[in-house]
Amino acid sequence: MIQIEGLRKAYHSRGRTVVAVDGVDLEVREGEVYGVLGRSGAGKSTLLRCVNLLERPDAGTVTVDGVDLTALPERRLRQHRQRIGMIHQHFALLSSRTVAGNVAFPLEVMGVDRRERAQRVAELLDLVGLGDRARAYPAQLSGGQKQRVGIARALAGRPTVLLSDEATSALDPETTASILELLRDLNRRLGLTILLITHEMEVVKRICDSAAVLREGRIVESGRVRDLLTRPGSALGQEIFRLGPPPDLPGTTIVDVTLPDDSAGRSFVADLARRYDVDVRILAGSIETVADGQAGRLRIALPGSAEVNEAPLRRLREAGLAVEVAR
Ligand SMILES: Nc1ncnc2c1ncn2[C@@H]1O[C@H](COP(=O)(O)OP(=O)(O)OP(=O)(O)O)[C@@H](O)[C@H]1O
Repeated sequence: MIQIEGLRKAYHSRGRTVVAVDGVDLEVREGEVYGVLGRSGAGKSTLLRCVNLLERPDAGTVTVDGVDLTALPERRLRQHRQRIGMIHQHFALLSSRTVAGNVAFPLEVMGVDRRERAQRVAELLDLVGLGDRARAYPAQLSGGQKQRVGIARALAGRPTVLLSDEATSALDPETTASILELLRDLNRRLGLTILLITHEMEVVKRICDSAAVLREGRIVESGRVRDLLTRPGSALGQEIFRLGPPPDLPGTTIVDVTLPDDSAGRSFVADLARRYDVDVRILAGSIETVADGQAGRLRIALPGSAEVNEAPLRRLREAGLAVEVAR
């Protein structure tokens, strides 16, 4: 649905050049929720703004729904942008317009007639659970409600793609959860493809099917969240399951075992203890709900060196568990 190839964008100011996006390739499949995770300054906003060409990249292509946007003249680009909705961290609502007026705004720009507009606005407000606040003004709404208006407005042109620029960063945890749930629901019900940028791991954990980690303008890892969690050395896996640095326990092998979303791996501690007659010590663990399923990581200590423990480690790997010797 979205293909980004070789994307590069640099800014020049006061004699300095900052390469904000430095050769990014990314593929977002139709109907998925894709999260780009990164710290402040990593280049997330620039990357997102290059997807609908609010920002012109210096190099690379952005293809959305089969159309290379970078090759389009301005007028056709404007048409295509209507197929891409966008929501913002600070909602970007017009304070002088009512909720209904804000949602109607893009429809007015598109030239939709008054009757159809009213009907569409009512539908959109129902969709985001604000059917009873049509006449309110933004100042009378909570942050979560404002973002719901932002979402309704973004969906006015029936986009196939929704871009989300830190949509929940200004919200408290409970409101964040309800907005993420709404986005997930819209993704499923409308088949909407969502590309979001965030610095919050919680967002990736809760709704993303796939994710990329962006650092200094470059993607350091990307893929389906479920696969990344079990990939050895994954930055995302380490962030989600925060086990910390392994302790110094001389004469033991410390192993981090990632449990995928099935119960097969769950009884491995008892299995190892029985089969190899070893004392398995559990040092730390974390089980999280990720991408709608449960996944976890357990840190265990086995007596003896890694060579001595070759057979138990092999057994774990053969059981389909991702195993990393931490120390
Ligand atoms: N218009 C601009 N002019 C000059 N430098 C810019 C501009 N926009 C962004 N930058 C620089 O590009 C780099 C990436 O910024 P960007 O806003 O894309 O990162 P980000 O990951 O979205 O960070 P944040 O979450 O803080 O917004 C930063 O070093 C930033 O200072």
